[in-house]
Amino acid sequence: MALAALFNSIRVLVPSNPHPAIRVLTTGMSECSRFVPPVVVGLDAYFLSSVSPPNAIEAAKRLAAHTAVDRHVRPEDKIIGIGSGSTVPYVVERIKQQGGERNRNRVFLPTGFQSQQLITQAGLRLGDIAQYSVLDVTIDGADEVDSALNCIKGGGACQLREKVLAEAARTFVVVADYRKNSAVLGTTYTSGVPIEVSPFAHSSVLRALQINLGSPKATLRMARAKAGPVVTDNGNFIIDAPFTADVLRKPRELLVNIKLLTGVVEVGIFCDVVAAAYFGNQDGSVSARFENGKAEHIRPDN
Ligand SMILES: O=C[C@H](O)[C@H](O)[C@H](O)COP(=O)(O)O
Repeated sequence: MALAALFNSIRVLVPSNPHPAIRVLTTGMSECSRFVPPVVVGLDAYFLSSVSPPNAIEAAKRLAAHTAVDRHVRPEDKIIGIGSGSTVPYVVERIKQQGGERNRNRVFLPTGFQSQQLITQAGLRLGDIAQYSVLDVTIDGADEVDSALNCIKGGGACQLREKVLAEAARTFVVVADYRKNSAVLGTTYTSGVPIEVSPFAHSSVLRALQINLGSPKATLRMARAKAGPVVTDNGNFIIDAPFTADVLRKPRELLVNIKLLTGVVEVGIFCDVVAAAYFGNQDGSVSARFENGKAEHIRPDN
């Protein structure tokens, strides 16, 4: 018990890109769970009040997350999807700030191990997607968003469950910092399209991506603090497949082509599912873009 408490305390202190000496403590956790939540681990009241964004990027993430929650997590919303990544802890933080009364009759569905921890450690009620086919709203991070609100997701290997919760939601909202706000996918997120594959098929999918689909640099994602490949929350592998800007200008076409490869479980390209995207800016403003093509520049009061 004492050891578990110590482990939890240390995890709170681990930044998203921890020193190797600290990172070793997270060895054995899935890739998704390496998004160490800066809030709500253990004594949530303490941590919620003591979160201080370490830099401008964290401040931008938090601004985007808080603005999105304020606008899209309404009192009448009861079934809420919580995504994955380093921006999502600020989503949970803001939802928690809506108060116990509003959250009492709500159920929160996670997209992976990390968000499951965020939900339970915030004292919110955890549900399972198997119990709910429709969600009121899902809020998630993104690796990059283009001008038509197509996204690359899966930098943390969570795209399968994320897509299920995105598509099941009446409203799907993404939150990110200014670096993710692009005209064309692949502009700032250059690691490639994350593709979840069955381990049995990884070699044939890799070859098909390299030879047939024009991604010669497609590679199996290797773990950083474990020998061997990253293993997703679903027990699968991840391939990162970079494509040229010309190919990424037609994300739906690319999504379909990749998805047709035998052994592909899910592709980290999200098309026609985002209702609104919020990007925190360095100057303390938020840029919002909506599915109807409208955009808004928001200056939060606080
Ligand atoms: O698999 C991970 C997810 O798609 C994340 O939502 C995405 O990688 C963005 O994460 P972050 O908010 O840390 O940039």
